[in-house]
Amino acid sequence: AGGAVAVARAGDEPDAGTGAGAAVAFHGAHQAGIATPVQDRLHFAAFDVTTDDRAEFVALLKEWTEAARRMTAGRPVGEGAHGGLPEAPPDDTGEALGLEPSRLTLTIGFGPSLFDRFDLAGRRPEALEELPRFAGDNLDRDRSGGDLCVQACADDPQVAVHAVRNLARIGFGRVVVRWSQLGFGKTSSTTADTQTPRNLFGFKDGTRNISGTETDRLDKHVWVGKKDGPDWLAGGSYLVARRIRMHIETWDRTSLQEQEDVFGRDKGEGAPVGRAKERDEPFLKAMKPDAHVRLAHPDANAGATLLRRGYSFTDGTDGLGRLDAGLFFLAYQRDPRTGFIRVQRNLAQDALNEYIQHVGSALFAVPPGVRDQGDWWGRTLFSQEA
Ligand SMILES: C=CC1=C(C)c2cc3[nH]c(cc4nc(cc5[nH]c(cc1n2)c(C)c5CCC(=O)O)C(CCC(=O)O)=C4C)c(C)c3C=C
Ligand SMILES: [Fe+2]
Repeated sequence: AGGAVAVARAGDEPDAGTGAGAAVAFHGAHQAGIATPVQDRLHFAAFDVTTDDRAEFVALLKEWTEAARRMTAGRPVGEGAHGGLPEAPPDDTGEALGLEPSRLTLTIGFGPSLFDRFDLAGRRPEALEELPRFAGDNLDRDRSGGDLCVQACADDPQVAVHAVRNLARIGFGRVVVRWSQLGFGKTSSTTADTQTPRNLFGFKDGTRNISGTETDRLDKHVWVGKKDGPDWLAGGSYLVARRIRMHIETWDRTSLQEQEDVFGRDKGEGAPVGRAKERDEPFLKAMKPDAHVRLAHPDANAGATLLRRGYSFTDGTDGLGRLDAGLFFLAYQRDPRTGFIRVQRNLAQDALNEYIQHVGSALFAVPPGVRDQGDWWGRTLFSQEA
């Protein structure tokens, strides 16, 4: 509560904080939640649009922006959760009252199918096409696609869930949740100096990720440039989301040697084969030809480099006594054709494929940041002025 009060007093532009309870600035050239240091928890939701009225949808984007502005600063939506008209439901659902901002970030993206609506066909980026089918895909339609998405990341799961719930509530009659995903135990770090997190196979994950402070690499690999086109997406990015089931019971019966061969790194330190330390440069030829790191490395993919921001998930059991667990893989890039698609095609021979299966998939164009108090999510796409 202390954190929320401090931010409320400071006005509308909270400083980007580093402590777990701090607020992350909502306004900026790029949306928060991409290069921002990764928070502990995720609630991701894909929505379908249910209105044909463009003005109604634009009004929703403006209402969402204002709600996001408030929630990321640790404030309740609208007039709050209590004290209003007794005859009407409160503006805010209330479960985040007293909680700190928890570094909440809210990031919006637009799916290819949105551009079949609202006369947007001419504004769809060439790169924003449904992802192709990849070897081994076993996709569930009910966990794939979506007209738009919201990625909510926070250090407190209740703060992330509250944010998505309140946006869904505001969207009633205009959008409906198509699918959603909770995540924990971030599997990629975007800060070079912190301890690398481990995935559910027990390996350090995110060692060679792009760090949020590497502005040159972000410009080269993550942010859509002014010359890339279309204009409305400059300063934005593309987000690939893949729900990847991990067969952890099979993995847990696999020898340590095989596990290390699969990744091309050792399990304790996370060092590449033949090297001593986690951050030593990988020597790809020393790895098995089908090692995951050897096939995913930029040198094997014409330089393709992704900003990974995935989270682990466990969603109960599958009815056969096995945990329905895995990695909710999230990757930001400047162009999915030379980013995720390039790398994923090369992973067709990956030794890891014996232990995983991709079961959900979506691609979104992520617009640039909300510049100031008068700006709103999607303005560059929906309004004629740049
Ligand atoms: C298409 C992109 C990728 C998918 C899908 C993917 C799935 C996946 N990865 C792991 C575990 C690890 N991945 C690691 C490195 C790594 N993975 C990708 C891409 C995809 N991974 C890249 C680009 C890299 C970096 C390659 C490099 O530059 O060396 C590692 C090693 C540590 C690290 O650098 O992060 C691990 C471990 C799992 C479990 C998984 C699917 C469930
Ligand atoms: Fe990987």
